[in-house]
Amino acid sequence: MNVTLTPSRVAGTVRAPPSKSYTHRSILAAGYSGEATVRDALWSADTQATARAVELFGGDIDRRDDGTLEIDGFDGRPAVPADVIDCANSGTTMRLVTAAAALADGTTVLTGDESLRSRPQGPLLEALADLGAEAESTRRNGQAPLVVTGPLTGGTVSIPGDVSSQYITALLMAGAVTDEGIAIDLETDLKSAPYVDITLEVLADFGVDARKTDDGFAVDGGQSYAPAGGEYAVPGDFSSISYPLAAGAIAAAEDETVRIEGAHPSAQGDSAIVEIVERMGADVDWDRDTGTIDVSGASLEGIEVDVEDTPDLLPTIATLGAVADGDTLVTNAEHVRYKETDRVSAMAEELGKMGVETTEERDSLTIHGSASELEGATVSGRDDHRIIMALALAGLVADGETTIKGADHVDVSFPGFFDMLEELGVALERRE
Ligand SMILES: O=C(O)C1=C[C@@H](OP(=O)(O)O)[C@@H](O)[C@H](O)C1
Ligand SMILES: C=C(OP(=O)(O)O)C(=O)O
Repeated sequence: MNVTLTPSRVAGTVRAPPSKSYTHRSILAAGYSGEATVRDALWSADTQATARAVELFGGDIDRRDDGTLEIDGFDGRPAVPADVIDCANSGTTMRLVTAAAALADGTTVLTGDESLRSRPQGPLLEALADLGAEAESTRRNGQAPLVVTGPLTGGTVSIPGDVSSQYITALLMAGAVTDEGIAIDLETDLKSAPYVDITLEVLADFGVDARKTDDGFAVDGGQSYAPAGGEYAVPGDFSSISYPLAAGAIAAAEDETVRIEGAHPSAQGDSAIVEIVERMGADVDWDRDTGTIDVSGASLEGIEVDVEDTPDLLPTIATLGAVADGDTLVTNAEHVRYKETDRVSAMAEELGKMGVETTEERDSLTIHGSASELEGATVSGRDDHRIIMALALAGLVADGETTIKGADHVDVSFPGFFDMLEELGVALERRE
């Protein structure tokens, strides 16, 4: 599907979709349990990949009409899957499920789409091998397809912290049901650290004790997963909230408001987007008790933003920077290159088609902004949900039409994204 947007003013009230990160973890945690109910789960292409994996490990997932998931788990012992696990486009699924597969008494094969088959898995495979499993890339290049043979007993392992925090999450979630537990020593500083905080929060909510240590993280073995009262509720997603928030900041009139509901505080580092748009000059009010954010339009100024903890915000910040006056410098961005696409280059190149000048370094992106220079263009969504959504924001204020090719990939994290834009008053057309 291609989507064409024309310049639009936005206003109105929208609801944040449920968090993708919390949904992945709670579906897998429910899989590790005897049984559990997950309410308000995100049902997107990525979270369905995790659900499929839980079923292949012997779990059963029943999705009710209201979106609630009733999950019969595999009770700490994944069965050997009867088929290859297709993780589709989802890095989180591949990392978390690879460690779960290492608990099974047999061999699991994991694969994914072309993008996922180019992302780094090597440090996790080495860690699992150090812990007693066999874990290999079929092409011996650290990328999927992966072949994992368990069971793993546990122990102490060291791993780099600057490639993906998902390796740590994967080891902590699996470690809780090993015999010996797992202690993780970080070889380098941890990037995307708040995502491990999310993991610790979900583990605690499922009655599993895991902790930070002087050298990294640790989880004792022999634990059981069970949420209090048998139920777990997923909070709203701040990476997804970044899009309506940025839309309001760049395309709401000064006397109009975009209201976002479902924005309750949690461990998500991406809630930093509220402070970022505020620092750029937008008029923002976040009522943490009611979980409501109000934003009105204003002229924005370029700022410096460190995305070490918040890699998924880079595309949104790049568009905000393109609209702001002056330079926006995004630092600590190297790990943003290891996502569905190299998002640093993708945003530089696609915004470039819209007349935006950028300066790209390995670890940073400077956007030389100016709203008056944004021109509508035909751009590629790069088969990457966040690139598509960030470019759609640019289309709200560009001069003339903006067409985004391959826009259906928003279903990875935000299936209702274009419906939400329409609810806010955006004029757009979908073409198959
Ligand atoms: O654990 C998670 O839910 C995620 C961790 C982050 O990845 P890295 O840890 O690989 O940076 C983030 O970019 C991804 O969208 C979701
Ligand atoms: C990078 C992302 O997810 P994943 O790593 O799960 O593919 C994302 O949602 O932006």
